Amino acid sequence: MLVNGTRVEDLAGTGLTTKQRYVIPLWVTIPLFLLKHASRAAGWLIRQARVYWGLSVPALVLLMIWARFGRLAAITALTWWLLLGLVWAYRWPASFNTSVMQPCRGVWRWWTTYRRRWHPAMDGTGLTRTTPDREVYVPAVTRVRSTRVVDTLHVRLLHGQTPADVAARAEGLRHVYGAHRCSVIEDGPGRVRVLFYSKDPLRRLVVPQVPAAAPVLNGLPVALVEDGELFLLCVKGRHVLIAGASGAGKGSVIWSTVLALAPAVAAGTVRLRGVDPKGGMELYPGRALFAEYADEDLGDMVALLERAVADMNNRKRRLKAAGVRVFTPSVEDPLEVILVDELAFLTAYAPKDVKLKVAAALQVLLSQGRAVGFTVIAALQDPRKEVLPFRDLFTYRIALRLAEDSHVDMVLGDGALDRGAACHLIPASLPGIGYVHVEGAHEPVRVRFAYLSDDDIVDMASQWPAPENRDWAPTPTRDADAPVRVELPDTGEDAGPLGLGESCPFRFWTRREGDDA
Ligand SMILES: Nc1ncnc2c1ncn2[C@@H]1O[C@H](COP(=O)(O)OP(=O)(O)OP(=O)(O)O)[C@@H](O)[C@H]1O
Repeated sequence: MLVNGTRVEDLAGTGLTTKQRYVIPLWVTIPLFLLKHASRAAGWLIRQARVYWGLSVPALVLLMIWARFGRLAAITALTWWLLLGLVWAYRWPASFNTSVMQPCRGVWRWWTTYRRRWHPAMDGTGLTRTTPDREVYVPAVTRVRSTRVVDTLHVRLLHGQTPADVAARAEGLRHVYGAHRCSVIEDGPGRVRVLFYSKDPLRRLVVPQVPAAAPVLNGLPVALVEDGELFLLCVKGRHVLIAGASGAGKGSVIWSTVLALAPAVAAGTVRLRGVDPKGGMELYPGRALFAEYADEDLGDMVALLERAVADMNNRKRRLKAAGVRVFTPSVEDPLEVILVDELAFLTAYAPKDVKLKVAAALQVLLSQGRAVGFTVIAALQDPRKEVLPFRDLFTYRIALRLAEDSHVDMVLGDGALDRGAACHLIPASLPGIGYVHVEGAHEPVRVRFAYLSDDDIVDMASQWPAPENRDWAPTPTRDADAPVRVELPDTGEDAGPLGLGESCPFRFWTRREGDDA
C-alpha cells in the first residue's frame, strides 16, 4: 500500500506511521453501510409509528385485513371507518376536534413549521447542552396539538432544566417562529407545554354565556383564555382583588361574575351586598340583585360592611354550635358575596375615621370569612400598599391594564412580570383583557372578561332579582325571546376576521360588530 507515493513498509521506522492498517474490501463495506442506514430507518419508522399510533394502528389493521381477506374487505373496512369518523365529527364535534383535528393539525404544523427550526431555536436560545465528548442534547418534542389559534408543543426537559429556564426564553422562541405570543406552562415533572399563539382571539369582544341554572361556585365561566378555553373563577372560599387602571374594564369582571352567580342569587343560595363609592355609577344598574346596597353615604357604606362582620360572627357561632366544619351554601345560609367597587376610595381617600372603620371591617371579613361562606370581591385602580395595606389578605388577584410595570408584581406576586404578565402593555383600546393565575400554570394566563352592556345588566337584574327585591325588579329592556344584544364599545381597532371554525368556545363566545346575534 502506498501513502503519498511511498510504500507503507518503508515508512515504518521513520516516525511518520505507527500503526498497521487493515483495508476492508468494498464488497463488505457497502452491505455494512446499507445495513446501518436500513436499521436506522427502521428505528425511526417504529418511533414515528409509536408517536402517531392514531394513524399507524388503523393503517396496520387495514393492511392485515387486506392480507387476510383481500382488497375488497380492506376497502369496505376503510369506508366504514370514514363513515364512523363523519358521524363522530357531526355528533360530537368537540371531542372529534380534540381527539382527531388537533393531533392531525399538530402533525402538519410540526413537519411544516417547527421541526426544521427546532434545533437551531433551542441552540440559539441556549436550551441545548453539549457534553465534553461533543454530543449535543436538545429538549425533545413529544407531542404537538394545534388549533387555528395556538400550537402546543409538549416538550421533555433536559436533566437539570426547569420550566422557568424555558419560560425565560419564550420571547426568543416567539421571534424564531413569528408567533404573536409564546408562553410556557409546566406539564408535570420534567415536562412543559410551549404554546405559540398565531392569532389573538381576545381582540374580539367576549359575549357572556347564559348562566347555569345551578352555578358551580368554584368554577364560574367569566372569561375566555387566549387559547380558547373558558376561564373559570372560584368565588367560594376565596377573596378576589381586581386591579386595573381607569377604563381597564374592572366593571366587566364584576358583572360577568355577577351574571354567572345570578340564578343562585334569585334562588337565594348566594346573597350579594354592594358598595359603590362612585355614587352608583357602576353597581346601581343591577341594584335589584343586591340584598344590601350603599352608594352615596359613607356612613351607609361603613354600616353595610360592619353588618356583614356581625352576620359573619353570628354564623360562625351557629356553625360552631352545630359542629359544622365545612360550609355548604343553602337558602338558610347563603354564600355572602360583598362587592366593593373603587375600594381605594374607602381605604385611602375617605376621612380618617371612615378609613379606620372600613379597614377594620374588611380585615375581619378577609381573614375569617372564607370558612363560613363570606367572600369579598373588590376592585381598585392603584394596588400600592399605601392605598391598600391589607392587599395580601386577598387570596386571588386579577390584574387588568395597569398604569406602571411595578404594579404587576404587587398584584400577581413576585416574578409575575418576568413570567410574562405585561399588564402595563395592554392597550387601552382592549378593555377587559388581563392576567390571572391558573392552577398548574407556571405563567399568569391572559384572558378577556365577558362584556355586559348597561341593558344586559338591567335585564339580568329583572330576570334574577334577589328574593327580597322581587316586588320592584326593573322591567326588562328587551323581549325575553329576543336574541341577546351586545353593544360594542368603540375600541377604534379593527378586530379583523378570526376565521375560527372548529374551536367551539370561540364560535359561541366572540362576536364582531355586524355579526348576527
Ligand atoms: N370586557 C370588556 N370587553 C370590551 N369592552 C369593555 C370590557 N370591559 C369594559 N369595556 C369597555 O371599557 C369601558 C370602561 O370599562 P369600565 O368602566 O368597566 O372600566 P373601569 O376599569 O371600571 O374604569 P373606572 O375605574 O374608571 O371606572 C366600558 O364602558 C366599556 O365600553
